[in-house]
Amino acid sequence: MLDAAKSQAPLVQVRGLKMYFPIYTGLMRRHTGDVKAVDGVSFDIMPGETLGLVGESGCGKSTVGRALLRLYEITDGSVVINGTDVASLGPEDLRKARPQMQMVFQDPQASLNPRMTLADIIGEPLNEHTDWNADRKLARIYELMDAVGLNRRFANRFPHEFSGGQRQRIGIARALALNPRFIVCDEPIAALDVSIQAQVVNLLEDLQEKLGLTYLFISHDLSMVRHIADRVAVMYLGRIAELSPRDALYARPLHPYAEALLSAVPEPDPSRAQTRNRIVLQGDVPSPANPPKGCNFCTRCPKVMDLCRSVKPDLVEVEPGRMVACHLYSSDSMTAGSTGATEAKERSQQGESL
Ligand SMILES: Nc1ncnc2c1ncn2[C@@H]1O[C@H](COP(=O)(O)OP(=O)(O)OP(=O)(O)O)[C@@H](O)[C@H]1O
Repeated sequence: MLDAAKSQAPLVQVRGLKMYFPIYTGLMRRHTGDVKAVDGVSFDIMPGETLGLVGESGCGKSTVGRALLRLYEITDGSVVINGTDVASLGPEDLRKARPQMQMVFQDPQASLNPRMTLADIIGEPLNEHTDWNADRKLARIYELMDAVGLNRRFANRFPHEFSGGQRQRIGIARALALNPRFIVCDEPIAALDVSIQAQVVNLLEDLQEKLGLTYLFISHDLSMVRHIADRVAVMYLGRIAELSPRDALYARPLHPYAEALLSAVPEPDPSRAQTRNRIVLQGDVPSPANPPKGCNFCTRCPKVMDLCRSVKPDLVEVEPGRMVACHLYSSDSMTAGSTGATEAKERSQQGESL
């Protein structure tokens, strides 16, 4: 993260974000329920910061990213990006706000029009949002190609003539065309060969440093997130379970779900590898159309308490900079004298893993 950013106001502020997809059934297509893909998510991202967003498939990561950029009509909550509440913008204001916020998609093949040349693809946002003449546009296209490491000779080639890594570079150049401040990177390396994943991540990091970009980096690759993110939000069934600085989270996850998820990550330090036990969760993730009444993780949590089955925990700061949504850390369960809560508090104070 840029040092100057640490004292600034957040570039992205998300509060109580909900994104429900309606379920219609029967011949009359009656509205019978909702898929609660995102169900009350709040976080900030500081300028120049990378927030990693991790969690199992279907937990709502992509929906958060898309809702932030208003690719969906948000069900509830606020999303303020660079001072603009994007959740409430009308169509014209939204169009004007678009250059500020862009997305890099998972599948570069699917997100590039096969009938357009590389120059047309990268220049498309310039056509939509500027009235520049052809020379000025071409100069900008070349500048962007240089920035992402694509040879200018390739400007008139088509997407199928490029490798997966090069196609992702085209997607990144297009996302950068209008000088955005905030980019949602939605699994940007998942479709690439392992050998090129690091190159694309390094490119994203270089561009961040040069251009002062702010990223939401969505990924199920916990090792890559460990490499790129400053802080990491762990999602489970539409909600954030834990949001912590990267090093603190990987060294000592506080939420039982974060602990289980991270127990599967290979430990790069061999001296610590022996101390980490793999935690295998029992049962399946409940349907987001019918989440549990209490904590969303209560049906699978190895440390579940009575309170967890009836009350949803809020995301609260339990240590400086560490936010956790778990009754093990809430004052309610502490005053109830629960053994689990007391144990959690003691261990947390001793700096141990739960
Ligand atoms: N347009 C939609 N209509 C209905 N349900 C949807 C829609 N988009 C997503 N969902 C549902 O919302 C939930 C969250 O999906 P989402 O794609 O955000 O998860 P994810 O964590 O990004 O998963 P993955 O890592 O597999 O991409 C899933 O249950 C999914 O089926």
